[in-house]
Amino acid sequence: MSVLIENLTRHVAGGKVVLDNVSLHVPDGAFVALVGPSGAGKTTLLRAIAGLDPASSGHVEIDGRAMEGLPPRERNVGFVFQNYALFRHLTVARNISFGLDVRPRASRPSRAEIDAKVAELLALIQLPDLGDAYPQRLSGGQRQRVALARALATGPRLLLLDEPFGALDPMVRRAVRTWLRDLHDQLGLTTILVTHDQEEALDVADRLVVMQDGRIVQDADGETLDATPATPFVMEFLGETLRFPGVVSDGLFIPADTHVAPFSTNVAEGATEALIRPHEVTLLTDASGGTVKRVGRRGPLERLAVSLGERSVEIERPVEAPPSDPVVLEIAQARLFQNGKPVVEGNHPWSDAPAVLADVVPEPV
Ligand SMILES: Nc1ncnc2c1ncn2[C@@H]1O[C@H](COP(=O)(O)OP(=O)(O)OP(=O)(O)O)[C@@H](O)[C@H]1O
Repeated sequence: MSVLIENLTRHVAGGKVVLDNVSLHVPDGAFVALVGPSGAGKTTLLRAIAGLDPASSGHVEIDGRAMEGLPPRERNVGFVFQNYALFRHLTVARNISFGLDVRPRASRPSRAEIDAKVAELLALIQLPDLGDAYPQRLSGGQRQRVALARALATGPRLLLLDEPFGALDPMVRRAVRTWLRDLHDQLGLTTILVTHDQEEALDVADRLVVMQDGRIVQDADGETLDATPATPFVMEFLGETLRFPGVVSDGLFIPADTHVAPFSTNVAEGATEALIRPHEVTLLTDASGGTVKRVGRRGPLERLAVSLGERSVEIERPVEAPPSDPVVLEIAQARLFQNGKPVVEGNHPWSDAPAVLADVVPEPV
């Protein structure tokens, strides 16, 4: 089921805008993650799609059908929330069939049909023998799978998930999300997942919709977000980032920090900021450089603190022989921003840049 959102705005009491002219298209079969800091409007957007909260203006379509005025139960969506508690007094099977059991008699399937559906869903969530168990007996991961089965019982093709794995420990969380992605593919669902965890989003979704202050700031796959983030915020939100202020002059980015090598670029002259991931920085031995020391290790990567005079930054690289002073940082892979906007003209200036020009490394001051 496809979802089309056009110019959706929601004001709440006091005039605060919690969704600000949001437009989004989720094609049939897509798996999209809504990410962003707390208060960005992710839950509000999900609830607007489900029909749980009215929008102040704008338009929502599911599968080409306008949703205005349609109550949640008529939207044919399944949703699971973080604290989606199972009913303690009902067995797993009755928890799963709840949405069918409460239907009016005329539209309710027969008992045999409901039991067959429950058996099918128990098999799907890989808990075939736990239908008669009560929720207290289940682990957190098992409960979450039951909550998903419950959401799927009424046969929705659109699944809305709001931090469904928040309460799970990291190992179980990873297993459940892999399972969820398989389930999405197997059932041909369309899934919109809200998560705080960008790693989770990158792992499981085809596309990430990054929200900030009620707006969508970027909507792209992980690779595009990493290569061409729309704002410094997007780059920082998606992972550890080093920021180097500087200026572009005569086709060179000249960093403000000492011990950072300039690099060539074709972007316009003027104040420019270079943002880069710690593992993309390389070190050049140079007499004008700063000191470096190993400060930690993360799996196959080591962390090195490099002194830039006024400040020190930490970079990552594969574990190698101990670095020797003095070093200069080479940051030609950085993404460049001017006035908070990315400066990408046609191709990416950083990937086109020739190797750092060692001969233009400024003399230490
Ligand atoms: N009914 C409401 N009345 C007042 N403020 C609201 C209402 N609903 C949402 N908000 C506010 O709107 C903003 C967005 O909330 P929302 O829950 O959508 O954010 P979120 O991105 O899902 O955050 P989190 O990741 O913390 O769940 C928040 O500042 C929240 O306090």
